[in-house]
Amino acid sequence: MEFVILAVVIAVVVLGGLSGLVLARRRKGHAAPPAPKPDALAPPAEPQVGEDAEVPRDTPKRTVESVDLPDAGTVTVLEPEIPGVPETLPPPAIEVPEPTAGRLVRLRSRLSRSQNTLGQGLLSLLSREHLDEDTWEEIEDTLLTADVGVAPTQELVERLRTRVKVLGTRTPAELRGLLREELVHLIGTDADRSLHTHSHEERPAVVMVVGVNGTGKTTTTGKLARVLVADGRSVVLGAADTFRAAAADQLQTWGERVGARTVRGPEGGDPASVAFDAVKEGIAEGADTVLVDTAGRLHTKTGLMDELGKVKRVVEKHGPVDEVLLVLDATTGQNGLVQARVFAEVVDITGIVLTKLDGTAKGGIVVAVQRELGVPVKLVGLGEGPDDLAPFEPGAFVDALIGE
Ligand SMILES: Nc1nc2c(ncn2[C@@H]2O[C@H](COP(=O)(O)OP(=O)(O)OP(=O)(O)O)[C@@H](O)[C@H]2O)c(=O)[nH]1
Repeated sequence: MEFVILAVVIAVVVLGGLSGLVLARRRKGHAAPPAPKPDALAPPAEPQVGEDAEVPRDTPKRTVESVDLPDAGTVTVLEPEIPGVPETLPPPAIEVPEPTAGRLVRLRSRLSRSQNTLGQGLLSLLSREHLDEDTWEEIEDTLLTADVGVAPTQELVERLRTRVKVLGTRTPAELRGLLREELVHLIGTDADRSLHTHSHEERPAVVMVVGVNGTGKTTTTGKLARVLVADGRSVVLGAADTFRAAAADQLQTWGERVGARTVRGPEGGDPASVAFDAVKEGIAEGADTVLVDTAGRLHTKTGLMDELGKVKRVVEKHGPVDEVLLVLDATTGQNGLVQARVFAEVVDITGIVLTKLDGTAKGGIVVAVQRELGVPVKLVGLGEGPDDLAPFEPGAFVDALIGE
């Protein structure tokens, strides 16, 4: 009996102890979680509410030992980095332009449109067995469509008719030779097509580039600088097209590529004074040639006359202008001839630059524009590439048109 009483007492004591433990644990479970240690390096948090205010259990805690502190002796100050801007700009590389000799031959494939329409068109018509009136009319139409112009077309047809009659039977090679001779004759081989860009004793040669905006005037001035540099000259550029701000930037970029300085003035400033300063700079630098790009607004003819005339007069205080090159867009056809007339009234044009001949089938404009102005085509533009400006050579041009 005593044993039973002892067992009950032990059981009560054990149960009591266990229930006390459970209660204590339950009380602990309801206690507020310990406040998270403030993390000194974390960004200041937005005030949060409810469950959001709790720190997630898996948040890693940084201890003092795990934070790397900079070594006092090795602290470096980082410059703020501006995206896309390199720390130092490399100096622009000076390019070596392609040699100018033989450029037209190298670029002859660019004349493919004129070749198909004018050159091949004429050859196939002349190869017909019977050259009757209708065929001669077709030959005339082909020349007119290619913008050769009425009078030169009639001349050419007349001469061809006579020579074909004399020749009698014709082989393709003979016909090709005949056509080549007559086209070269029409374009003319006597004219002086050289550019007067050699310096004088104490001053550089001065070349003014004139033409309507959009004809490729600024581009041509830049390409011409490359032509001259390729031929060993030193060049200064004058951005006298102060009418369009971007034109001066465009010209300067062209110049920088070949190491030529560009003289420019404020936007809307006096073009004549920029041109004057450019020549002054050319004299100071001992440059061979100064190229002056001018503005070409045609909508006020009187304004244009006044401005261009003034630029020329002011530049001539340093000495005569050596070349006035008129830039014409070959794709504009008759419109180009009208422009040519207007410019010729303002300044004495000494040479024509026909641009965009790569984009037209109307290569005959070379003949028409020379006749219109009585001055030779000296350069032709055959593409948008920097070295796509070629000295004009009648023989190479005709060969490109009719194929060799
Ligand atoms: N296909 C082709 N494009 C050319 C040629 N010459 C110039 N261009 C293009 O013609 C466009 C007009 O050239 P610009 O030099 O800006 O014309 P601009 O006459 O100076 O005009 P402004 O600067 O407004 O006075 C440019 O996109 C040139 O790349 C060429 O021979 N062939």
